[in-house]
Amino acid sequence: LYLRIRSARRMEGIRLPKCVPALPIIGSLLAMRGTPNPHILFKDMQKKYGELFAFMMGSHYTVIVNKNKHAREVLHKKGKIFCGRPTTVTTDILTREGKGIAFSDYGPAWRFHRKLVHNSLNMFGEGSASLERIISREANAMCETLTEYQHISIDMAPELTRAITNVVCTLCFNSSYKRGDPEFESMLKYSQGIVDTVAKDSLVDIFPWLQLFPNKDLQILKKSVAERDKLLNKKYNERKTDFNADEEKDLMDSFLRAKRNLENDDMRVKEVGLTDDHVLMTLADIFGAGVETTSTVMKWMIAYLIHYPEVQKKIQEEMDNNIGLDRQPSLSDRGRLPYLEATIREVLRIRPVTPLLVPHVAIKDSSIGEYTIPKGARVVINLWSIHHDDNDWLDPDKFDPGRFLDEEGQLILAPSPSFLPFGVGIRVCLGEALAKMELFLFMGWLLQRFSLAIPEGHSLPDLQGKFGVVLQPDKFKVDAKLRDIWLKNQQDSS
Ligand code: HEM
Repeated sequence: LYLRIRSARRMEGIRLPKCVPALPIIGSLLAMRGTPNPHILFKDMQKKYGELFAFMMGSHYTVIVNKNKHAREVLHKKGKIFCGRPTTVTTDILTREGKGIAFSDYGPAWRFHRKLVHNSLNMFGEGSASLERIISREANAMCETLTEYQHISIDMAPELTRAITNVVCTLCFNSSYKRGDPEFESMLKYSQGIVDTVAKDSLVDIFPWLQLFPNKDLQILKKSVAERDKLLNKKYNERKTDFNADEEKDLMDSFLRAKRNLENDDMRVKEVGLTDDHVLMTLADIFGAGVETTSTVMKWMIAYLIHYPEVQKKIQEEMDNNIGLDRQPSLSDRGRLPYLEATIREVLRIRPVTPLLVPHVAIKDSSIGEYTIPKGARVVINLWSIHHDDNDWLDPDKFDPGRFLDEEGQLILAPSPSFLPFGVGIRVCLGEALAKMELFLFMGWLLQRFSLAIPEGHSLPDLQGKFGVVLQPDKFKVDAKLRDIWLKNQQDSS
């Protein structure tokens, strides 16, 4: 790739993106010195290098996209060209060499697994165990636990994660966890180990040879992945023994059925990746992509509601007026709660949990805007720049749910085209619909009953975030107290 770029530079009529100065071996990394937040650095670099520029991640030629028009060209218009994924040391450990969906390269196995999961998620929408029922059951359990804790200040993160984990567990394995379950505790621990160490542009991903040397992060990652695999293997083996082909309860059954359908077609099994290894990695992927993202958005939302009590109050007024206190919110209330919906969107905008999306790779020579992009180039979409672009958003750093509402207070689906929290195109998030349902129901149930505030003597949660495979807020404690109006209603009705 490097030689092709060098010769392209000399060719007439070819215009490559301006490249951040690079040295042999380390590439442009000096420019990243001392910054924990590459998304912010890349946004600022536009001033010097233009809205689309190249950055050498070690020896990897990487194009950084900061504008919505270019992002849509990459993801949508030329989605079939920019649909590859890079291989990196940490994601290879996580996915047994690129199996699963999110970090898997474009090809028949990716397509087959994506389609199978998509169909399986749809099945829940119509089937008897509807997604709404599963989510509401977990929202209820979460509210009961928080009621027990209402007189002490707590870190809500484990409860949020447990609720979301249980939804994903039900979809994958038809099982869920009670509070304090040791298996759940170990899951929390290994997930954190993975989040802390995978795909955060760590040096070993840029210089793979560094894995030859002792490396603390890699050790944590390998240990976390081994724990994850032990648990997945146990669940998978149990299911294989009592699999019933007439009953499709969850994603695991969908895979076992697909395997059975292709039992005598070794060629096809190989082509679409239906070995046990592949199936396990896709299940792991749904966990990885489905839990950390959604629970992190909820953490951000709570952090913002504590900073902006007036927004919290407005959501609660909207709920009191449109739903009341005698029943819980349901998905059919979405049209009745535009301010809640707008607040969720504003959180997704101002703190995108994947500020650099997942990197894409050009699988053919192509172009973005007037620039030539060679095959093999990595393309990073800087969602942070797009969601904070002051040409597209008025006062983009301001938290303002009202920007998603029209004059009548009704929801505007896309007040600006520069809103892509789930990506777009053939690699668009597979769980977008599910995540939106979860965010609406969990936040709705929570705010109907509780008011959230910062405990006395504590400082407000930090809103900058820690960059990694997701952009996470720092831990913070909350006083989650049942609302007076909720308590009164309960007393009146008992
Ligand atoms: C609020 C929560 C979520 C957000 C903000 C989010 C966002 C994203 C984004 C930005 C991408 C990358 C798109 C790209 O590479 O162009 C992605 C990919 C993906 N997401 Fe989500 N996601 C969320 C929840 C979920 C859930 C609940 C699931 C599964 C149940 C899920 C499954 C996936 C998968 C499998 C991919 C990889 C798609 C592919 O490479 O083909 N996500 N998500």
